[in-house]
Amino acid sequence: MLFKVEMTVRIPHDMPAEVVADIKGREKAYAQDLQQQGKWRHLWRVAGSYANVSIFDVKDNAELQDLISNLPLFPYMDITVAPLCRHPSSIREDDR
Ligand SMILES: O=C(O)C[C@H]1C=CC(=O)O1
Repeated sequence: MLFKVEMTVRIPHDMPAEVVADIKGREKAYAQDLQQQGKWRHLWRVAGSYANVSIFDVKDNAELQDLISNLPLFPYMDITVAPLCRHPSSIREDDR
């Protein structure tokens, strides 16, 4: 199942820099592992903001919830999710 996930990062301004760096380091490793697995299919920065638009390819809603809630930045992000389905005009055979 494909989902569009939009994440806006809101790190508290008073969080110590070394704590922020640690969280961001773990977030990057986690995000790159999920991309390697094919579960985080697209990851795009939204220009001019500390936000991303992502496409996840997961088994079901429960897997998406599990993956997202384990993001190290999860406590510091506003997240919206929208389910996707194949567009009838799509030429991409792997979109389903
Ligand atoms: O920077 C972000 O958009 C937040 C988050 C998503 C992937 C990642 O490495 O950090």
